[in-house]
Amino acid sequence: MAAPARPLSRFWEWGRSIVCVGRNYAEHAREMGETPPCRPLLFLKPASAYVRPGSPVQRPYYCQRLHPEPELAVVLGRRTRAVSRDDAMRYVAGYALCLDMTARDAQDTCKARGLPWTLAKSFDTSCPVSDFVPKERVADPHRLRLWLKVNGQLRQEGDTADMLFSVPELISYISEIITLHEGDVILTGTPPGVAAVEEHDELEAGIHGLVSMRFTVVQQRLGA
Ligand SMILES: O=C(O)/C=C/C(=O)CC(=O)C(=O)O
Ligand SMILES: [Mg+2]
Repeated sequence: MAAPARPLSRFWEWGRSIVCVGRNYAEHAREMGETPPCRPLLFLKPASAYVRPGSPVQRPYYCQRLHPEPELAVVLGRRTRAVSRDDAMRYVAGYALCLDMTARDAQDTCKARGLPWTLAKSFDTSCPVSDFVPKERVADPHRLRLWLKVNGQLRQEGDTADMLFSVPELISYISEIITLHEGDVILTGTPPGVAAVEEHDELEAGIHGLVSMRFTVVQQRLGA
């Protein structure tokens, strides 16, 4: 049988939704000066946010403080609408590591003014993405170690066991609000320890024992 024209292993090419969960690690919420949430905090990135190794991550022209947030990405394998927690994992096709690139200064301004986080979270290259990891290679998504190195130095590390809302809880909650489709992705939030990166910095991030990826930061210059 012929291989599908759009293999799910290249889900970032599908133009599908990226649903992001914020403050899903209590310590990260606290380092942001926020109270851990009692229900998942959601925001979106466009599919044009994806960037793959070999291409650079841009610091937007309006950003002075760019934070990479390593996060477990859950890739949906089929249409997912109002599923229960018990059924949720049947809809997962696999996982990836993504960086939720955040223009933190823009986010601070948006928070202070009560504005949406679009400028902070949804710019081009705001979602560096690793290779796809089929679910068969992951016994338990809540027993994974995420890490980020900047210029070879370990910057951030955390365990998915510390997520406030588990993967099935997130899928069930989100799918009551947003119908998810094959190739859609949920970013499950970052562990604590976020910090800024500069132009020419080398980012390396991964899920221990499963996947890793590298990117270089470049400064966006208007008109270039
Ligand atoms: O509460 C804040 O100031 C910032 C929160 C985030 O950026 C949320 C996330 O993206 C996350 O927790 O991963
Ligand atoms: Mg995040």
